[in-house]
Amino acid sequence: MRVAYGADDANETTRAVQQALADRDIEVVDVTGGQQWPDIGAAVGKAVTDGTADLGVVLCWTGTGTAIAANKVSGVRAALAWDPWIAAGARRWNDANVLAMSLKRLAPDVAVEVLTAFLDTEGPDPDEAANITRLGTLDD
Ligand SMILES: O=P(O)(O)OC[C@H]1O[C@@H](O)[C@H](O)[C@@H]1O
Repeated sequence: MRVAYGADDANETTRAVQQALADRDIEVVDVTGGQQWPDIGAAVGKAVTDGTADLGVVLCWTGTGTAIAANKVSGVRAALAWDPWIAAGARRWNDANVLAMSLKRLAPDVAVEVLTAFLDTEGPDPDEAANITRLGTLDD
């Protein structure tokens, strides 16, 4: 699996997330490159929609800036999650393809639990197919 990763700051939480990705033998495409949160979110979103990565992970202070930016890319379904149930639900019911987290509010172990739930949950539930299709039409 390949995961596009971007964060607009670095701390114990971002390092824990990067280590967790490395521990899973995931190929990480790091788009950060000194960019600010709007371009980081957009770059992760584009990496997912152009097939460079299967899923994306973004972190910023709140998680919201990178989530909003990623969601500007057509085909991105970025979800801000702060616990594993939210992350799993975003995959299962919303077919989220980008996980956004706050690097300021999530402790390192919690961020890794959220990431793990996101990566380990297959998406989406077949019962949600109509809703996911409907979501795609809202871009038009
Ligand atoms: O003041 P800057 O660094 O532009 O933004 C701070 C935070 O504002 C939010 O959208 C992001 O979470 C970002 O990390």
